[in-house]
Amino acid sequence: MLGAVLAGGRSKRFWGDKLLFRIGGRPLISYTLERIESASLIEEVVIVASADNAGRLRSLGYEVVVDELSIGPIGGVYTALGLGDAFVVAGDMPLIVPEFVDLMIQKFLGSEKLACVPRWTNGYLEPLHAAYSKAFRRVLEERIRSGDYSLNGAIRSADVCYLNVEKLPSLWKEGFFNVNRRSDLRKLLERKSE
Ligand SMILES: Nc1nc2c(ncn2[C@@H]2O[C@H](COP(=O)(O)OP(=O)(O)OP(=O)(O)O)[C@@H](O)[C@H]2O)c(=O)[nH]1
Repeated sequence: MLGAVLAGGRSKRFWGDKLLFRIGGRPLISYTLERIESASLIEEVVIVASADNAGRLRSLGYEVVVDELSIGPIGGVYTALGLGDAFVVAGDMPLIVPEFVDLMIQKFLGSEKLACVPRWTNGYLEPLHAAYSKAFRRVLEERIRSGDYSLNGAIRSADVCYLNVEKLPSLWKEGFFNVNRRSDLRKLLERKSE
């Protein structure tokens, strides 16, 4: 399956481009790319970037697909699914666990659903850590056309399957960690050194 790494945000809370911010001598997004690439069921990895970010990201050596919509993560998923079924992850999730990616893809392939999305017991979804079919693109298209840019809303409206993440090993749950603020980098370094 295709691995699509979203890189289209504005990094407002980070005050500067977080995805290319160097940590441990490498851009933050390179950790996400490397980890998703090492999942056994991922055949190819692309970066789905906003037009603003695309040029800078090309130096990383991955195919960069431009998300022309720039309406938030829903536009990134929509663009990714133009290439086929995809496991989509946010570029700012450097602790993503390859074994978890494989588990989600297996669940998705066995389900015949439009998507498979991790869900916490309180109902919170992890839509930027999920497997989507290219058929789900039609659902997204309708929602986008109607002016509704909520990816969670689109997921909840469709025939999808969920994976309860509460019972996963704690190391796997760390995979949902994402960097929003500079203070999150400290948390990242602590977790990496544990
Ligand atoms: N392709 C694409 N990716 C996006 C878009 N908006 C956000 N993303 C990505 O989705 C993920 C989650 O984004 P957010 O944390 O909600 O937003 P952000 O812009 O990264 O950060 P803030 O500006 O601080 O909210 C990140 O990997 C972003 O790069 C978009 O319009 N297109």
